[in-house]
Amino acid sequence: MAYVLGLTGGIASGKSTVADILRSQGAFIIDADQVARQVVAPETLGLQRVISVFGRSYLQADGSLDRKKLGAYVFANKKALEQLNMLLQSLIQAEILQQLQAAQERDERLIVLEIPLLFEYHYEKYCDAVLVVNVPYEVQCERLMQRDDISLAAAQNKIAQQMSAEKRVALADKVIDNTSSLENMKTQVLKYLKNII
Ligand SMILES: CC(C)(COP(=O)(O)OP(=O)(O)OC[C@H]1O[C@@H](n2cnc3c(N)ncnc32)[C@H](O)[C@@H]1O)[C@@H](O)C(=O)NCCC(=O)NCCS
Ligand SMILES: Nc1ncnc2c1ncn2[C@@H]1O[C@H](COP(=O)(O)OP(=O)(O)OP(=O)(O)O)[C@@H](O)[C@H]1O
Repeated sequence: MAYVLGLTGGIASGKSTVADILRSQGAFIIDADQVARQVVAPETLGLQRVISVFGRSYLQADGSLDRKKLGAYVFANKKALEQLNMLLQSLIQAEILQQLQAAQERDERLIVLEIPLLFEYHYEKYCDAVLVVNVPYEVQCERLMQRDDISLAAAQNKIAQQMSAEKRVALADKVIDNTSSLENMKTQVLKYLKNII
């Protein structure tokens, strides 16, 4: 039977980087950010829903969603983000659960659910354990500003839209501290993996 490992953490904490390590060890990754893109691809119900609420100005010339523009709006506007969540979370969840079932039927040994909002939407109930990637607030701001080329204020806004790190860490089965080098983080991940499979 597959082991289902939840993987979460604040924005730019290093979830995808940890997922890459797990993938290199044979894990099958279900990536919620990727699913969130899939459900608003051109000609989907998700895109129709988003445009009917937020308007056609969030479409690019080729008919795809202008994610940068929508992100700038919703991450600075709590009500709008809640509205977007209401439109998309059920579609995202249905696709994640379908991918999970398919992976279980394929008899994957280790399935990773990489989900930023894992605890907010209670995906822990599908997991045997949940790994939380954590970094101090200053490091998180710094990495987010660098990766997305955004201002400190924009980075702080995005972080403020998510569950606090303290709360997330309290809910974790295991915390990976990603403050220092990638090498150090990898050592923690591999050690943990040895214990679970
Ligand atoms: C607002 C959108 C269009 C911005 O797109 P963009 O390509 O710039 O960012 P991307 O999707 O890659 O997300 C980057 C990170 O932002 C954070 N984030 C994304 N959505 C949310 C959200 N609803 N609440 C809190 N944080 C979020 C996550 O840490 C995520 O890893 C997009 O994030 C979106 O559609 N979000 C709603 C869907 C969702 O909840 N996605 C998260 C997967 S559960
Ligand atoms: N130990 C580390 N040292 C330095 N940089 C790191 C380290 N781990 C990750 N990074 C960098 O930090 C940034 C954020 O990492 P990553 O994209 O994996 O985070 P994430 O949690 O998946 O983000 P998101 O929530 O937006 O999906 C990336 O630019 C990544 O290369």
